[in-house]
Amino acid sequence: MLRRYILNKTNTFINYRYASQSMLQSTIDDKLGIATLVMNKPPVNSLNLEFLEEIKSQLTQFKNDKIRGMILTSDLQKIFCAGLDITEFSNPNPERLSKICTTFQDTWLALYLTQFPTVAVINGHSPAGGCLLAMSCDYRVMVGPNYTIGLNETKLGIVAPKWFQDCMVAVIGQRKAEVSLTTGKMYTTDQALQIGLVDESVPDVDNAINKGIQFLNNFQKISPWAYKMTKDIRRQPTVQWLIDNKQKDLDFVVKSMMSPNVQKSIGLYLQSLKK
Ligand SMILES: CCCCCCCC/C=C\C=C\CC(=O)SCCNC(=O)CCNC(=O)[C@H](O)C(C)(C)COP(=O)(O)OP(=O)(O)OC[C@H]1O[C@@H](n2cnc3c(N)ncnc32)[C@H](O)[C@@H]1OP(=O)(O)O
Repeated sequence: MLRRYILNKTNTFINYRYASQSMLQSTIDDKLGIATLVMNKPPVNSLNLEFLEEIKSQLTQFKNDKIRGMILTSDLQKIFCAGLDITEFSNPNPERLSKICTTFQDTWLALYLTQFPTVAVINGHSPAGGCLLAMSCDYRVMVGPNYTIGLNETKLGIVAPKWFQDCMVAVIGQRKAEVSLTTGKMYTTDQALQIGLVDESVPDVDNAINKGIQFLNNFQKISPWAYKMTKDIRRQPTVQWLIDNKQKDLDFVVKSMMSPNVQKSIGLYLQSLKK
């Protein structure tokens, strides 16, 4: 649906290709140089290993395509992204768990440090890893008023890795992030706007895409080099810990995920979702 809207709107896409397995659809508007990356993994765009690998590889492709901007959004009704695939946490295979963790680290670094500006059009619920994807973009437009966004990891009985937390601090500041993270709070669109977790709230997805394009148009007269250098300087403090501590982060995740207490919490959370 969203895909059709975007295509009708510009009519100028030269490049409309499906990534493998169609979990992701990418389009590039040749005239504006703007790419749209649409997540389409029903029922909730949960991030498993294969989906993360696709996102990472599409970001590399966009880099090679030398696009001037990207909109990240979802083709699903009511869901932007439900975060990591929780079934991957339940009685995990340590080898696969390590691979997911490493792929997620790399996907985040690739998204957080893109050489082109990015906008998340949050057209549905966006908990945990979904919120992280949105926070990693340069700008967030959220459709309201009925969706929610936040880092709710404590509600699952797990700990958001330091880089999730630092990313939130970079967006909403230390104090608000601390309260938000420890309570695992999910914010409505209006609340998210109020605390600065999103930049704009709009009533529908058409408006959201327009706002995203408007934001990206700001960069038409900005040198890509000046943009990228400025972004790197701003974002370097947030990424440096992970770059220096990938193995330590991985060890922490694997160790904590395998602990009986965490497994019990995850089991209960999964059951509550099924209900
Ligand atoms: C694997 C290790 C990787 C290590 C990587 C780094 C380490 C990071 C460490 C921790 C970080 C964690 C970050 C996360 O992202 S944890 C995930 C947190 N996500 C959630 O809490 C979302 C839970 N889901 C919901 O709140 C709702 O489902 C919602 C998204 C609001 C949609 O609601 P609704 O439209 O009512 O749909 P349903 O609830 O009925 O869901 C439909 C089916 O989808 C299943 N589901 C939902 N979310 C997930 C998910 N995140 N993963 C897997 N499956 C999910 C749900 O159970 C329903 O399934 P079924 O139809 O079979 O009942």
